[in-house]
Amino acid sequence: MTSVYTDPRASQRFRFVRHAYVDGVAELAYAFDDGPELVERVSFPGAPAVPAGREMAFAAALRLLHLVAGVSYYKAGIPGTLVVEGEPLDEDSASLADALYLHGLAEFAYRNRLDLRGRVRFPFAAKGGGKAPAVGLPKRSLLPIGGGKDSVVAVEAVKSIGADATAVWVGNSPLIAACAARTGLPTLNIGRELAPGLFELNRLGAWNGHIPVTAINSAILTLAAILYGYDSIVFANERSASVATLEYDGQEVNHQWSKGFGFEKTFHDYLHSHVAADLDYCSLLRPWSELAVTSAFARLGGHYFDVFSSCNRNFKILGPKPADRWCGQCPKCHFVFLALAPFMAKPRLLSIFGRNLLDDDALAGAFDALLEYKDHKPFECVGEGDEARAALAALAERPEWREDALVARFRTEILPQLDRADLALAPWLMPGASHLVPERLRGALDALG
Ligand SMILES: CC(=O)N[C@H]1[C@@H](OP(=O)(O)OP(=O)(O)OC[C@H]2O[C@@H](n3ccc(=O)[nH]c3=O)[C@H](O)[C@@H]2O)O[C@H](CO)[C@@H](O)[C@@H]1O[C@H](C)C(=O)N[C@@H](C)C(=O)N[C@@H](CCC(=O)O)C(=O)O
Ligand SMILES: Nc1ncnc2c1ncn2[C@@H]1O[C@H](COP(=O)(O)OP(=O)(O)OP(=O)(O)O)[C@@H](O)[C@H]1O
Repeated sequence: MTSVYTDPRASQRFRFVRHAYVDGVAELAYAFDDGPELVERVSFPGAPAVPAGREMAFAAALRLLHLVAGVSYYKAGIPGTLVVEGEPLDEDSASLADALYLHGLAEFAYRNRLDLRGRVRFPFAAKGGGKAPAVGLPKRSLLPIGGGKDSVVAVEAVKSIGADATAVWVGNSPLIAACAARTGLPTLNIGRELAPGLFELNRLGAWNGHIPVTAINSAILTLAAILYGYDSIVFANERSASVATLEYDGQEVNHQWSKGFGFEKTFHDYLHSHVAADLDYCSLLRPWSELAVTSAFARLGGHYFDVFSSCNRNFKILGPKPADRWCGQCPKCHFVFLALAPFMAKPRLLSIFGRNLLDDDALAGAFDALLEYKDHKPFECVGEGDEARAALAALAERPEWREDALVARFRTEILPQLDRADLALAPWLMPGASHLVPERLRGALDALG
């Protein structure tokens, strides 16, 4: 093994070297060729020991996390050969990883003009199938908190049925911590430290770009569920997250791929077959569009208005964060402003954002992209173009909004080109059919209707 990092783009192999859990810390080690190890650490507060009877489930979950979290490092070099050291993978594990690395890195590949098809192939030595045993997990839920509107809506729905739940988050964001505290639920904060070597590789010119972070958080929370004892991990990923950002060369590119229903179903089934039959993984908001979620947030989220933010610039590990909770310049700020506007009193919305983003001519191009007008949807966590159009069409009818610069522009320039029958708001507020919410939590789904 050498001790000096070199440009990973010249490497031949990406190795999953080892994983371990010691004193409450999961250590995940990777390497390119025979280069220095890249070690990511995930810390579980209270350093819990693995409970008796859950050892196999824990080992399977740790192995899963090692596979999933490797995506941050693999992307730095994308060599043609993947090597999983130690016990070989079975077909199901290889297939989950193939899908994650191909689709979860689709935006990364598209923006770097790379093609990962045929390149990502995890080796396996055994057939898949089977069913993991139940391990007696207590009937309580982990509710991940992201600092924004979605998790707030899910939390309030679960609280409304009095289910036993803990607000959990990964990483050290003070903004998320403030939101979690505001839920009034017990809280759990899991530490995550990327391998410092990744930043060194970035300085050496590594490939860089977007990764499927929800998959990584999901695998971390799987370990937490086994360690602390929870029978369900309940995300707040809406229906709109399953819709691709764009299509390119016959391939869908979805910025939010690991928030989509395809990933949810694959991960849910994998937990039941390989980790624990009594561990559920779902998204409570899956039946709902972004507009249905913003409408619910306007209704249920009042006591979070002064702490929440959906602006992802707050969540950077490196570099400066915005001076205010809402930078007002990114697609996420623009979309959330637009999606809340039909459901919230205008002065209230302006006080949250500090200004009126729909009255700023300079943002015309940014809002056009949200509408998928002259451009594709931005690479961000934003809703469908059609729902953005429905929201603006609703504002175009409201006296308090219709003269604002971008609403007026929509009325005169864009609206005449659209079919008004496609612009109704009401259909966006109806639930879709697909979800994996377990029986015990179904009442929370009803609370959102
Ligand atoms: C906060 C954010 O949006 N970051 C994205 C940004 O990264 P940037 O370089 O500006 O700053 P850092 O986040 O500090 O990242 C530093 C480097 O580390 C890499 N990295 C980070 C986390 C990780 O888990 N693995 C990593 O390899 C990162 O690539 C940087 O080199 O731009 C990056 C490139 O496009 C994005 O990858 C960063 O996104 C973060 C991983 C992140 O947490 N983003 C979420 C806010 C996010 O985008 N969520 C999506 C969900 C997508 C999904 O499928 O899960 C969403 O809400 O739609
Ligand atoms: N640091 C984190 N730790 C744990 N879960 C997270 C973290 N960041 C996001 N999540 C979860 O991932 C899912 C998607 O995140 P997303 O950013 O869409 O949600 P949000 O922050 O609640 O809402 P918004 O869309 O307004 O940003 C949510 O269930 C959220 O709770």
